[in-house]
Amino acid sequence: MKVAVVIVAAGKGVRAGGELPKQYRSIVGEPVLRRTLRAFADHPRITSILAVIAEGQEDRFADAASGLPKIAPPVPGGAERQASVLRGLEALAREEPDIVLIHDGARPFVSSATIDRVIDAARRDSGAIAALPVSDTLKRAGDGPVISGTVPRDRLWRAQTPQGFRFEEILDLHRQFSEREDMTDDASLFEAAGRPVTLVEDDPTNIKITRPEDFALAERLLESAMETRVGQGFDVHAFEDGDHVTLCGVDIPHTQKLRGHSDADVGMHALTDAIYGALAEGDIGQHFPPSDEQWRGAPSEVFLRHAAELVKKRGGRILHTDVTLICEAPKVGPHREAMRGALAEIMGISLDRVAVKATTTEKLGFTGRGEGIAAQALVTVTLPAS
Ligand SMILES: Nc1ccn([C@@H]2O[C@H](COP(=O)(O)OP(=O)(O)OP(=O)(O)O)[C@@H](O)[C@H]2O)c(=O)n1
Ligand SMILES: C[C@](O)(CO)[C@H](O)COP(=O)(O)O
Repeated sequence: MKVAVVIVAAGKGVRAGGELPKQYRSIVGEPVLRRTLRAFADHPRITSILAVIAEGQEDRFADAASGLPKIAPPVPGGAERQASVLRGLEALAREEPDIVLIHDGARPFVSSATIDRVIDAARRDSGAIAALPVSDTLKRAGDGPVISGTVPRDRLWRAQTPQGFRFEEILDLHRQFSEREDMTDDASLFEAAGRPVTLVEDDPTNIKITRPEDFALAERLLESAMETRVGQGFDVHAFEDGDHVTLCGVDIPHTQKLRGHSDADVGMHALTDAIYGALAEGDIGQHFPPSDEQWRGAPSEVFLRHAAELVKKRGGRILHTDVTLICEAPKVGPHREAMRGALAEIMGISLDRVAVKATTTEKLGFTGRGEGIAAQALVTVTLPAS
């Protein structure tokens, strides 16, 4: 069975304010729209995802969708949500999906369970929407903010998305009602045609980012669903004849160099291992075996970038890193800021989250005798709680 998704993301986000349309603004380091797309990209029953976006937002969309599977090239939206949905459905027509889910790009917290329930009900009943029973007492206002009456809440539900339908039926109705453009959701078209639509109970966290304060609420929701992990790494490289060492991405003239299969950047290796450790994803030797000739002389930023990318792919974020270089020479102090800058750039985090320190071992042990350099690193990472 083919289950396609139309993600409508062509709105201006006027009520949310801000310089960027709300779907491209970040919540805890990641654009709203990327979170929405990933919820469907990760779902095993979804076969394809088509986004409807505003003209001129192609680059922002490409960033938001980068690396995610099943995503088709986006199509341009219309003036109202309804028009955007129609354009998305028309673009899917050649694919002939059995079921289509229509979802707001501005609802990044849709759960896998809600997606499943809407698919099941749409297959069975031909139209189904995620919704929440109203639990507050409802008041109708008069001309000003004064109550003119109480609306019985019995049998009232708040419509959310995804809304799922047999594809041919909803496409046909959107074509029929394309002149109206006054329908704020897709179930309204089924209702106007006298067709039943099943209400599927949703999760209250499936909020639509609509007003400025919704960003703070979204951050709180997300943070409560994250866990913090600490990783640690340690590495040593011996000196051999040479004229410079590479430490935390910075070349430093020296009377010797560090021996290694790659560029032997001992600080970056410790940091990379700390990240793999926080993810429980093995170690640097497992991802980049020293027996593999392609890594001979490789710049270690390749390894660090890979580890940082893994954090991103798991929906996480590097909160802070702390590297300690242990050597008698060269002096690290004059290069500390350059090292911090290089590490921050590679990991895609801000400078104030990156520490580089140095110490000697008071001429004791192998580092004290100047036989090599050791490094240790700590990292804290937040990840979606497992
Ligand atoms: N012409 C439009 C209008 C809205 N949407 C999308 O429909 C969803 C729900 O709409 P809403 O929350 O009202 O978003 P905006 O129209 O962007 O918000 P506003 O009304 O505050 O401008 C959003 O994901 C929005 O991007 C769309 O694709 N095309
Ligand atoms: C479709 C919808 O999300 C259902 O709640 C909503 O109606 C769309 O947003 P809008 O603010 O009504 O455009």
